[in-house]
Amino acid sequence: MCESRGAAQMELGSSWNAGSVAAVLPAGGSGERLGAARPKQFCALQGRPLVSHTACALERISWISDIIVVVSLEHIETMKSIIQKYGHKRITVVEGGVTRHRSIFNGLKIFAENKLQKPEVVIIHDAVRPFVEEDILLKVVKAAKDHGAAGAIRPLVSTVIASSADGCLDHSLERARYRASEMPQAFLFDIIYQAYHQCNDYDLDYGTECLHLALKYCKTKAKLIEGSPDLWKVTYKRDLYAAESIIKDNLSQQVCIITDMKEDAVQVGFLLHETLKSHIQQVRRISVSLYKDDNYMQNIILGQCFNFICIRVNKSAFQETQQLVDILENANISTLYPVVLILVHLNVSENTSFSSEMEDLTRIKEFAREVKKKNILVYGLLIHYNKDDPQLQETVNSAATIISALIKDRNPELIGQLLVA
Ligand SMILES: Nc1ccn([C@@H]2O[C@H](COP(=O)(O)OP(=O)(O)OP(=O)(O)O)[C@@H](O)[C@H]2O)c(=O)n1
Ligand SMILES: O=P(O)(O)OC[C@@H](O)[C@@H](O)[C@@H](O)CO
Repeated sequence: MCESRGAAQMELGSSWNAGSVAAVLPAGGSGERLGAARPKQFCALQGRPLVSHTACALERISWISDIIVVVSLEHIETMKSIIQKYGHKRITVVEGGVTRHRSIFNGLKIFAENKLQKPEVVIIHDAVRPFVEEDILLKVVKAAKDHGAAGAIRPLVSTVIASSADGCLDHSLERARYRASEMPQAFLFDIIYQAYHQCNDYDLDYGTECLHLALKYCKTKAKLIEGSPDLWKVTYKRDLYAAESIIKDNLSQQVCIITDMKEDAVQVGFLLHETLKSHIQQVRRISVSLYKDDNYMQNIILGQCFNFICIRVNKSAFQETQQLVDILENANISTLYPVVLILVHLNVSENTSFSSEMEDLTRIKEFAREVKKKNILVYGLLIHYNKDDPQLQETVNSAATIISALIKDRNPELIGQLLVA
């Protein structure tokens, strides 16, 4: 599922073993400010709950041994079904508390009560911050080993001001001297657990800063690490839209063009390959004979390609397309994110009546409805092709623009539609 990477483990040095780092993801809130029908951590982004995206980001890190997701009692079964549906491997669900600090404390207790191996370092990361990369996690963990605590920070966007009792400006802070405290944060386990253990009820109920608890109760001054702009927290509805756009953008970076062996398809495949390079970061082209080679396909799929274009000349190509669907389904690639599959049909044959051609193509609607159940979004694109046509490149440019729009938009409402380049 969320395949893990071990590169950074080398960087951590030989003294570091996989059991030394765990993560606690507080996910027990109600998401009032976002105002959705369900808590924001369970709202879907590209069809998958937000908390699953964040859990995936942590599961990609091979040196994190356990991931504790802390949810409210009423959502424990929801979280367990998410774990099962999306194949999360290293997650333990723990019941949350009435405040974020109480939820985090509950997450830490599972280690203190020896229900899981106590880590040397524990990462604390809000479950509603889905864009977290290995480099910042590595930095805060290494800094926590040296300083006892560490946290990601970002420059302030707005100036901080204090108001007087009558609601007027009392004073403002010099913005350049302050930073916004973000996540991830990391702590030597004993320090943060002791801090929570000694924490008074006021701090547990009204506090918002774990780094402050380490300072106040354990005299530990956290190391502050500049983080990337992607560390922001989903708080309001606009944040959910922004997160969805970022995920779609990430999914649209690669496309694989598959052509059958006919000369016309190969030529259009070549032209599309060259033209799409100005729209999409990585464009691969393979022949249909190769995609039956599981290893080759696995490499493409494991290379995180979620977009496929099948260029077909003959009408009976649905069987070949079904084979690709079967390969994608067997590789589980569409479990995590919707896969876009664009069937490009070259209507080259002069001797087939247009009506019988169109009759066959309208089967795409039924086919698309069928494979949508596998989280594969199928679209049709008709290219009127004549290799001697002086306008051919213009037609291919139009096809590339349509293909790029379909890949970037990933709109489930348009599946089964037949567009014309
Ligand atoms: N009792 C709580 C409250 C919050 N959180 C978690 O802490 C993270 C950051 O908190 P916040 O953004 O404030 O989430 P909510 O409290 O759900 O949001 P709101 O204040 O809008 O209700 C979220 O992942 C949230 O689920 C938690 O685990 N337990
Ligand atoms: O107050 P909220 O629960 O929205 O946010 C909790 C934390 O994410 C927030 O306090 C950061 O500044 C990190 O400590």
